[in-house]
Amino acid sequence: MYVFIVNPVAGNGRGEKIYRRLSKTDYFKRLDSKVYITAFQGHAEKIARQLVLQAHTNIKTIIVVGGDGTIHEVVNGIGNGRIPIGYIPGGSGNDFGRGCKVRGTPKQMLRRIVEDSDVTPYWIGDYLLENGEKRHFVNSIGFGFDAEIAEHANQSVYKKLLNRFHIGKITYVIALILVLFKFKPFEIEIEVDGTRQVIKKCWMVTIANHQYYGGGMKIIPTAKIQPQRMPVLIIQDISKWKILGLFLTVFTGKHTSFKEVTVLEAEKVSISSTNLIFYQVDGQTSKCNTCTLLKNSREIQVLGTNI
Ligand SMILES: Nc1ncnc2c1ncn2[C@@H]1O[C@H](COP(=O)(O)OP(=O)(O)OP(=O)(O)O)[C@@H](O)[C@H]1O
Repeated sequence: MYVFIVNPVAGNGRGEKIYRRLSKTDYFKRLDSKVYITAFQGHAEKIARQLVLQAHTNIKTIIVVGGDGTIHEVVNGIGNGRIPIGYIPGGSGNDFGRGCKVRGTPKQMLRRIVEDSDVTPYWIGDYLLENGEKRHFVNSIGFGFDAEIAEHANQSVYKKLLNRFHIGKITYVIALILVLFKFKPFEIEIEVDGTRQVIKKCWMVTIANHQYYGGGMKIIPTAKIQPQRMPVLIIQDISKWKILGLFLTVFTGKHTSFKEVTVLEAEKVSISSTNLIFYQVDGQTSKCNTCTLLKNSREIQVLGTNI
């Protein structure tokens, strides 16, 4: 049986529209399927967790129709369960789809998920917060500037408006410019594979499981889907004008040649700050003082990719 988890509000209604069209196709009607429409924030995670408990009921694949926030919830809900997932982008950013090279119309994507004979292994990351909470990140986790951009975008009216006109991609560009005016660099201590350093004027630290982020920016161009090691990007001690220039080049991935940008690879990263700092995980934001990051040792299984 194919289980669909549909976020109707993803992409300002795009998730629902895609599902509605898909459900009218003969291909969909022939599938043995069950559909869950999420009704509130966190619902996709709850559904996925329950599905793992019913795994004996012959669930072939969980097919997610939504954005990065929905896929984040589903992956966290599945946890160590071994149910493969398929993804049909229906959000505004959809970076998971880009990272997994999911292509075509929703109908073509569905067909590929169902008929794919090879599962793609995908290594997610784990993050552990000071309150003991341990969760997974699917695309990326970022601290500082990028998180404040995501926070601004998520709280904004323009995100909805731009999504309505199918130009949701530029949401983060607008948020970036608005956050830039008020952002203040912060001090953090970062430990990368046992080596500690203090960064006095940190702008951001981002760890990614693939290169895409913020609706198509190539935040760490060298990042690839891989086990064990995580690419880490640090931006420090940079002027506001220069960071604007840096983000103009982020779509092409040329920003890593700026001297204020460091890209590392690590197995374990810990960050701590005496002040609360914003972090974004797969586009959803919160605040923390400390966080430890590792790759999850078990891969999730993704169907319908073009990797
Ligand atoms: N019925 C609902 N009402 C309100 N919020 C919901 C509902 N169902 C799911 N959500 C929440 O919607 C949020 C946004 O979902 P999602 O991130 O998938 O879409 P998006 O923000 O448009 O896309 P992207 O993250 O790719 O930019 C998630 O935090 C999810 O928990």
